[in-house]
Amino acid sequence: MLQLKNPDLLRKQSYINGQWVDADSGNTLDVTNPANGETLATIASLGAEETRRAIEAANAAWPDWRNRTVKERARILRDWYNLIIEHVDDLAAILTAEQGKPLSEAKTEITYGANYLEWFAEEAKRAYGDVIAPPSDDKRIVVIKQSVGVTASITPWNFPSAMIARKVAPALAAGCTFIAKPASETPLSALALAVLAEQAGIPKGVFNVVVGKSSREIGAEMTSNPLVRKFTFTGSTAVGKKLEAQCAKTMKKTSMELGGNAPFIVFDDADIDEAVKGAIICKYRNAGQTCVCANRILVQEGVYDAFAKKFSAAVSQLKVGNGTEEGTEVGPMINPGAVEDVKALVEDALSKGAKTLNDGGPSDMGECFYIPTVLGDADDTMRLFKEEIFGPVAPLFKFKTEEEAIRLANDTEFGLASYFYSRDIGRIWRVAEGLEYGMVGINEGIISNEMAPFGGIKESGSGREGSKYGLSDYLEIKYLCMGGI
Ligand SMILES: NC(=O)C1=CN([C@@H]2O[C@H](COP(=O)(O)OP(=O)(O)OC[C@H]3O[C@@H](n4cnc5c(N)ncnc54)[C@H](OP(=O)(O)O)[C@@H]3O)[C@@H](O)[C@H]2O)C=CC1
Ligand SMILES: O=C(O)[C@H](O)CS(=O)(=O)O
Repeated sequence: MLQLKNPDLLRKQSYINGQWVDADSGNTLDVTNPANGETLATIASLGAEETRRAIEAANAAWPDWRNRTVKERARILRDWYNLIIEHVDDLAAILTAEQGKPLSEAKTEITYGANYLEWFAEEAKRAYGDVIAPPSDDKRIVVIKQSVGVTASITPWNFPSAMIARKVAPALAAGCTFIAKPASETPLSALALAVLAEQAGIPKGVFNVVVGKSSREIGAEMTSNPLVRKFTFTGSTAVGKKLEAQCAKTMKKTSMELGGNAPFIVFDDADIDEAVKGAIICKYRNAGQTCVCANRILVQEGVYDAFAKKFSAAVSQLKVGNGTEEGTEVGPMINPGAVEDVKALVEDALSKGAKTLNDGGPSDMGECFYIPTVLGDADDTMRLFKEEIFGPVAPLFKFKTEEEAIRLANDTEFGLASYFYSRDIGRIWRVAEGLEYGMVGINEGIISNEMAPFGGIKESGSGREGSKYGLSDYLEIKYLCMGGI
């Protein structure tokens, strides 16, 4: 069982209007540890009716929250940030238990998410308006910014804490109120955030967490209720499209952080050792279960053999195990189905001519474990060229020219993250400008931070999270025209 310094962080009820509540129906769901199948907790599983009440509570809390000074909202967000940092060990233990990632990665995620609270507590003070030169001398034109309003959010299991923090931070900073629906496989981290939100003094109704296995039912209420002015989603493109369409009926403001198919390009002028290090962390972080993981590793033919040899050797050194064990670098995948999906992608690639370059594959450590795998001789006829692997498998593709690398990289409906290694300044500018992606890592495999605009183009979604751009998703622009001057 989970050993916490502060057991109060482990909650089995949802949090609505400042109250910890069970499901009206009495329904529950089990939260299991992917490393060993152990049931961590049996918690309340809510539905549409409770979601409607959470939305109404958020709407009732909105006038007071939006009318607080931005300094007061910033202070409360800063207090929440401080409490999260103070409890990072317990929050990481909960996260690793329910999601599987190594404790070191869980601590990084908790801090990464909290950093958005710190960032937007400050950014909100810079939500500047405008005074515009009037078209005639009897008029004065002013632009002000105001909070969008009640915001509903649905987030995935792979970053069960940071994906909520990355959304609630700008929302509350801007004066919006918020309802979070975490993935039903990893709800405990969200509930722990609510415990600390309460302690930080976030008023009742401003931040709500609704947990339920009937995500379709909860999502239907969130996307159809006219009191919800903004809907923000992180998850698969397939689900994002459905939710976007559902939001259209009431013209909600939306932001969508969806799937990816990241190219990781190694040119012949790259520092190969640096490229190997970058590819390892970019591919195998969170056992490859991130939307910005390297999905296709494209290597120029002149350095292909050298890179393949060094990369495969490094992958074979990765320590796989329970995320709580010291030194574990790759934990279990989220569930047995995810392992089956990865196995199918590998089998398809092997059937079309790919070769395994190390002794990766399914593991006898448990039904959610998959040993990090490198596939050589991959090509664009294979499913994993077009599909998001979302697991610890790295296919290597060989290319000849810079133009071919850019063409292959852009041959996808996704456009979230991309990466390349080169030390030629002309090539760096040409390739960075030629890649059709929202984000480009250059000689770098980890690019996510609160100061940068995280987001994609094409079918990877819309909107940006973090940076100075992230606040605008939660603000409305209002134009005031004064006549008779
Ligand atoms: N762009 C980004 O920043 C990120 C993108 N992703 C993408 O998400 C995928 C993996 O995450 P995964 O959780 O499997 O993604 P899903 O899209 O399946 O689920 C994401 C969230 O949506 C909920 N959900 C699923 N179906 C519906 C529905 N019909 N109506 C309302 N809510 C629904 C899930 O709830 P429940 O699980 O309880 O059913 C979960 O909370 C990958 O494609 C990955 O690329 C993931 C993280 C970040
Ligand atoms: O959910 C994800 O994949 C995250 O967005 C990846 S990151 O922000 O932690 O890089």
